[in-house]
Amino acid sequence: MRHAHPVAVVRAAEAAVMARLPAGTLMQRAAAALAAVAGRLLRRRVGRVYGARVGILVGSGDNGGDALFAGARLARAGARVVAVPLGARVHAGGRDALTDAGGSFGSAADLADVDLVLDGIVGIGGRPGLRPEAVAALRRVPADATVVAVDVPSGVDPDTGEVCGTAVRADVTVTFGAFKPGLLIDPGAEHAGRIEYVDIGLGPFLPTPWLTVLDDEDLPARLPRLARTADKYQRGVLGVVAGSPRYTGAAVLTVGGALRTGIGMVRFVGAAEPADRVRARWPEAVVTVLPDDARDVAAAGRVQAWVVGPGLEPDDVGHALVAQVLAMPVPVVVDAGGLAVLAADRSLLDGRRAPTVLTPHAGELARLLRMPPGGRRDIEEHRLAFARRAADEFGATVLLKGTTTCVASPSGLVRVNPTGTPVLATAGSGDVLSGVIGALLAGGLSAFDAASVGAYLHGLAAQLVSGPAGRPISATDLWAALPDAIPGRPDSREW
Ligand SMILES: NC(=O)C1=CN([C@@H]2O[C@H](COP(=O)(O)OP(=O)(O)OC[C@H]3O[C@@H](n4cnc5c(N)ncnc54)[C@H](O)[C@@H]3O)[C@@H](O)[C@H]2O)[C@H](O)CC1
Ligand SMILES: [K+]
Repeated sequence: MRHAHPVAVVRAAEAAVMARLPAGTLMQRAAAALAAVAGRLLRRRVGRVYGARVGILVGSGDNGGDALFAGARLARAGARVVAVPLGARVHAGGRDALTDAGGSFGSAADLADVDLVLDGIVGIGGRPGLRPEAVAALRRVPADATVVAVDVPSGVDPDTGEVCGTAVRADVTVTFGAFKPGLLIDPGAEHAGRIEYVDIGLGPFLPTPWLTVLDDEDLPARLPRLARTADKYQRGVLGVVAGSPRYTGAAVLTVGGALRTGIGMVRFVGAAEPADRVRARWPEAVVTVLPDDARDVAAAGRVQAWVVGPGLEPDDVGHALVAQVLAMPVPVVVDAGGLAVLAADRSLLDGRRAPTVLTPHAGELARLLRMPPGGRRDIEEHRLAFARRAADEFGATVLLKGTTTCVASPSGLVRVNPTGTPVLATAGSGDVLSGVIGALLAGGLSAFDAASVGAYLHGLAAQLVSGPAGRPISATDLWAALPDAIPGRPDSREW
């Protein structure tokens, strides 16, 4: 599992380590690793370091210092290194090291033919927005040069991933001591390119992280256990309240998402029209048709978790359905029309003790939070902060969908999903996701694990079916791919 720490935490750990080490040790560790990555990229690009042309964009802080010391190492290996100072001063030790190693200082015009650029404009000490001279220098970087960001791409807010104006777009970001949240969340993640993490010894001084990213190897232990003796009820039963005469497909998609994730049973509860469609497509689902007034959802039978909302209309019937489901003492996923009902009547969450997962996109969250017009954009630009705020305000796990899906728990933890792909931006894909999360909840996962593992599997399924070329997919394609996205579970080996 990867984890990230905000700047204030990194600074504190850095101070603790530096107090125990000779001055400059951390910068030398950072510079050595940075030079090694740059050297590798140069060998791949031009076959060697000797004679390769390297430009360095140098701001006035220690980020520039890292870049200058790395440049000195490359110059000693024979690279032709030119540094372009962009601030009022440059790191004195770094400046001397570079010139001693045979590197030079020049102007932005000297960047015209470089093979590789080190972006040492600003790191974790940057204020939002790059200064005009930095923006002008970036324009002189050849379009085909390899760009290596030092610690963070300059212009990206390291704590949030926000970009204000121009920011460096890196091929590789070499980050020191800890991942910064802004490297993992768009738009920052997109600007960072591939991330190379360098351990400079901060580990023992970093607290338990609140922001994590699941990796493939984290999944098996986090999936529901499939005990040898389990019957379908012990494995988990999910109730699905979805679809309306107008949106029948959502019901079919949600049930399919749950079934293909692996579950003991799905009970579908809804109006006659979606119920018929569900029965026809998924004979394995147990279907209950509700009367027109939508009374008595609970009579459908016992379940371990519910999904409510995909394809529901936020009318009186929709309200009655959401109210009944949220009144039950089991975990609930609320999506789509269910979120619209909640936005109009937040009191439906009052008194709820069982876990709740809300799965809004930015527009839905803006309505839930009752934000003024423009709220959606605000959320898209500050995804991390809004996901955490909503989780806190609703006392629910909030999965904020979007270019980097963020899952926030009411206790302040966040998982950023690494498997998202733009091919998932297609109608019905969210309905499948709510079924996946519902199945994991019914299988006994915590709300935070169910939402974050669900998002991971959903993204992975999309990647599997769309392939490396990113072939277009539709939501129903996810059904077939989901079982392949789910890794073997360690507890199932006895089979
Ligand atoms: N964290 C660690 O353990 C280590 C960090 N290292 C590197 O040091 C930087 C942080 O250095 P710092 O001097 O504190 O700040 P910066 O260099 O990021 O920037 C401050 C510098 O830049 C000027 N400035 C601020 N904002 C802007 C802007 N928008 N445009 C232009 N210039 C700006 C400001 O005036 C300051 O002078 C960290 O990222 C690592 O790269 C260590 O070397 C290793 C240990
Ligand atoms: K930088």
